[in-house]
Amino acid sequence: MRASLIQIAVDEDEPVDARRRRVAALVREQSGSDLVVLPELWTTGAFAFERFADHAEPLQGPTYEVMAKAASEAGVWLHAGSIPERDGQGTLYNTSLVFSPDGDLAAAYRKIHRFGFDKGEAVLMGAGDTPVTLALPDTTLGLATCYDLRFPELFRALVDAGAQTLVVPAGWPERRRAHWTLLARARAVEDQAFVLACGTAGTHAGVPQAGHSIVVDPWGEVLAEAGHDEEVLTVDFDPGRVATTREQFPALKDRVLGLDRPRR
Ligand SMILES: NC(=O)CCC(=O)C(=O)O
Repeated sequence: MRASLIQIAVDEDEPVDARRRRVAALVREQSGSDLVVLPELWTTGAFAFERFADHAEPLQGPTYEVMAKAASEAGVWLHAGSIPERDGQGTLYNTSLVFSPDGDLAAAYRKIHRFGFDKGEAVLMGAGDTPVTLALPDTTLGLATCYDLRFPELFRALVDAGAQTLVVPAGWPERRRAHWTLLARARAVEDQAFVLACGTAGTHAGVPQAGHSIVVDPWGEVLAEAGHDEEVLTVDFDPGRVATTREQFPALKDRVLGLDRPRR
């Protein structure tokens, strides 16, 4: 299976429509890949909080339209990263969209863990409440977004729902790049799954982005890692390695469930 992670440079100088067109062209260039992955909130920037409301869109808004077309033109499964979604009640969500090679919406995931503590995304956006998996022909995706990477219980829920390839679009800052790499590898090792984590490049809202999109195998080995700038990171991997790793080192079978609940 071939995956291409497009580590988009996000900065405020580029108009959102121009970036959509530019990213659609990059997606079309990946037509030999099975799966293409984009980062979190690449239309606005994950830290450009003041832009969320202005650029929020309905689920089937301009980004949806452009990305659905790009997926079908490229003939790829497209994880189009996330958009600032505005629902019918006016609530904003950080929502990831996945399109099939026919350009149909195959899955949508509203980010469960919002970043910012008492400001930013955490106060401007609503929280999702549903882990989402998606069966592709060769693997089952588990969806998570950026800050979610810090919450292993979400990933265990995804594994329990059948996830074998964990896809994490992000807008992760350079200042915490060491956490990004460490957590991506930790989630791969503990869940014995592939991790495809796609970040942004550039600087937006004064926050330099880490880049360093990364693909990790179920043994925790880094298969590919991007640099700091915009780039396309392409990797070939064998999804069957999830099953063999889980058979040969069956640590997931030793889980003791219910430890998060008080015991009498
Ligand atoms: N957009 C985000 O979720 C940022 C997360 C982050 O900076 C961190 O977890 O550190």
